[in-house]
Amino acid sequence: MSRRIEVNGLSKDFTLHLQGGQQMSILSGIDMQVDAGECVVIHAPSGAGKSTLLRSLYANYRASSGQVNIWHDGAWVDVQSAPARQVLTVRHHTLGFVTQFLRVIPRISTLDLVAEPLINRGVEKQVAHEQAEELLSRLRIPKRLWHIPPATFSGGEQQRVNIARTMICDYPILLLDEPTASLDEANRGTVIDMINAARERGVAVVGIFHDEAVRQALATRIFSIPAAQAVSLVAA
Ligand SMILES: Nc1ncnc2c1ncn2[C@@H]1O[C@H](COP(=O)(O)OP(=O)(O)OP(=O)(O)O)[C@@H](O)[C@H]1O
Repeated sequence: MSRRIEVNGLSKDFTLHLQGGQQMSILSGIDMQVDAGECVVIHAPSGAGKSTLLRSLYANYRASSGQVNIWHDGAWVDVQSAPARQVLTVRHHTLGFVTQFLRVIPRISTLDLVAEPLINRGVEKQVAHEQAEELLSRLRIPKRLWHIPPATFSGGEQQRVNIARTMICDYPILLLDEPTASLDEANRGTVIDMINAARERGVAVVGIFHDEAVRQALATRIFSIPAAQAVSLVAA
């Protein structure tokens, strides 16, 4: 199998500025490898650092030490030390990230928002819109909502728009932070099918899923944040 993610010795401390600069150690010395066609589920108690780890894979968080190597365009890129421009290129082509919350852009319709990542890749507007419509239908977003911005949508509707916006690009790596948290059973089933289909095509998936049934349906492997990682305060 081809390796897609290689994490070496990743540590993350947060500085608590309101506590006199005290340091809180969340992750320490994490090693993790993910291959194409795997769905690795990060599983640990609440507050143990699951989202912190996922955000570090996307370089949203700057690690205190360690590497996050992403297989991008035929070579390894350590997104923790790469220049910001290169990180953006890696995200644009290689890393899809679904968070629980949609970043709404004022006045942009749902259809345009979902089609946008494809259009940015040079796909013709009409083709991108057709694919966006297909995904929105599959995710049961009613047609009457397609031409208005999703700012006023329900939590579950926004979450599905967010999923469509990521799934429209065939990213080789998907990072998923609770993508099914606000969904009803039918939509949860659709999203599970989409993620499994992506994995079977060879996408490397890393996700956080609190729901045991969702974990069972998706995980090819569980990654536990080691017990020794229990959150600890370190002297400033
Ligand atoms: N930007 C930040 N600044 C300071 N502390 C942070 C920051 N982000 C996360 N933390 C702290 O790091 C710890 C781990 O948070 P994280 O969100 O990664 O946990 P989690 O395992 O995903 O939790 P949950 O399952 O409840 O979502 C928490 O104690 C949190 O308060």
